[in-house]
Amino acid sequence: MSFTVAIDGPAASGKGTIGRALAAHFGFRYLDTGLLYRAVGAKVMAGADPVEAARALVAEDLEAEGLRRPEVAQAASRAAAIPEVRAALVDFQRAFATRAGGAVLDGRDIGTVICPEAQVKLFVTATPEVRAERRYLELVATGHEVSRDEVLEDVKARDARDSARAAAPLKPAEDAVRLDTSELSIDAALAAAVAIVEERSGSGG
Ligand SMILES: Nc1ncnc2c1ncn2[C@@H]1O[C@H](COP(=O)(O)OP(=O)(O)O)[C@@H](O)[C@H]1O
Ligand SMILES: Nc1ccn([C@@H]2O[C@H](COP(=O)(O)OP(=O)(O)O)[C@@H](O)[C@H]2O)c(=O)n1
Repeated sequence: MSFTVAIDGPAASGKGTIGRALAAHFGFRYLDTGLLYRAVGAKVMAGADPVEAARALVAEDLEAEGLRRPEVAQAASRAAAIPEVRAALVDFQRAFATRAGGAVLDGRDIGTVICPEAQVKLFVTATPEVRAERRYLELVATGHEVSRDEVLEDVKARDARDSARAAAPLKPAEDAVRLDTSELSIDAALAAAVAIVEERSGSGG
């Protein structure tokens, strides 16, 4: 039987950090679905049609250079509002989620659209300022030349667009557990997430 953990939330809220660590802790596979949209965004920036780019996406595209850049994130968010782009990426995500063994997927619509049957749904948040500061530090540490203002703008603009779109908008599933990491260390956030998964899976002590 497959066991799925769905993690959604706004930009740089800590979804990937929690998702990766949960997967390592429980021995599950992990998929950062934002990378699919970032890969489409990068192709659009290079001149491709967004729908054709999404339909033609292959695994190597997820390893392309520069997918973490704020410009690519913006292009991803614009492409992600197009229903045909989203539709082209559904089968891959569902197949990943439902193979035998456990899976953790993070994104914007995992608990609402991709895996509405997921056993555990987390909606990870933090204030925009906290998220932007964390992403700024991460981008600078990985050699990107960005300003704090630019990163805060990116975070706010994407959250607004991702929440307002008609197609699979960013929003918590009704049965999602909310986790605000604004005042939590990474270790504390992870401990809270592990406890939620253990409770839902019945594997906890
Ligand atoms: N609770 C936390 N406290 C401090 N930094 C965090 C916390 N959670 C995540 N981070 C850092 O914030 C940045 C964004 O986290 P990430 O997991 O990539 O977010 P998302 O996947 O939601 O975009 C990363 O540099 C990560 O190390
Ligand atoms: N499941 C998903 C994942 C990402 N996305 C889009 O892709 C963009 C980049 O996602 P991401 O998860 O890599 O962004 P961060 O939270 O890491 O900044 C988002 O702003 C969304 O527009 C989406 O629409 N649905």
